[in-house]
Amino acid sequence: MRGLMMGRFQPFHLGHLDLAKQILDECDELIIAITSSQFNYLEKDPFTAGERIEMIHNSLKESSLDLTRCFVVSIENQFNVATWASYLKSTLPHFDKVYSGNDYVSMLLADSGIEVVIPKFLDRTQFNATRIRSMIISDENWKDFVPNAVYDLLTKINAKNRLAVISISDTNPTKH
Ligand SMILES: Nc1ncnc2c1ncn2[C@@H]1O[C@H](COP(=O)(O)OP(=O)(O)OP(=O)(O)O)[C@@H](O)[C@H]1O
Ligand SMILES: NC(=O)c1ccc[n+]([C@@H]2O[C@H](COP(=O)(O)O)[C@@H](O)[C@H]2O)c1
Repeated sequence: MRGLMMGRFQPFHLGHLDLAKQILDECDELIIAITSSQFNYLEKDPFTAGERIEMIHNSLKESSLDLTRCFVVSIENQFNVATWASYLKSTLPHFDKVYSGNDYVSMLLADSGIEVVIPKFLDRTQFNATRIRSMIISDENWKDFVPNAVYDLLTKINAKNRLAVISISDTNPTKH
């Protein structure tokens, strides 16, 4: 049995790690699919697909999760929403069920005959990537909301500067 979780993971946080553990408890194998892989250096999508793969791989490794049971892959956002589920089936390794608490995603997948499981969430008011991005910019203590491996990577690439520049840049396409 293989379970799939998807998200932009901008950045990957402890709520995401908790979900990965839930799936590994319930399934033999886990696929983590990084969505919107073609977007980066944007306010809601600051990190590249490659950086997000590293965040996730390093986080699973430092938690001593069995990497031989995990796939970490990236997929692009699709213009045609109605064919999104077929795209997932053709692009990802085979999956048996998808873990998602999003009604919109559940509807799209259920309409295509894909089983959806609603996961338990770690307090979403605290563990959400939007909040963590804003804490990084304003220099609040965000270290406790992400795996150490993510903290190390974001510090190494100077995420604070990237987020700050993106949020004020006149050339940022999301500002127009
Ligand atoms: N606190 C959490 N606990 C458990 N799972 C979570 C939590 N937050 C998000 N997830 C799961 O992770 C997946 C990816 O979420 P996503 O990357 O959109 O995270 P997010 O923190 O909500 O991001 P953003 O705030 O940037 O929209 C979602 O399918 C959701 O089910
Ligand atoms: N058209 C598309 O490519 C499309 C459609 C629906 C969801 N998604 C993405 O799939 C992911 C699903 O995660 P959630 O279960 O948290 O909503 C999100 O990152 C969302 O952006 C992409």
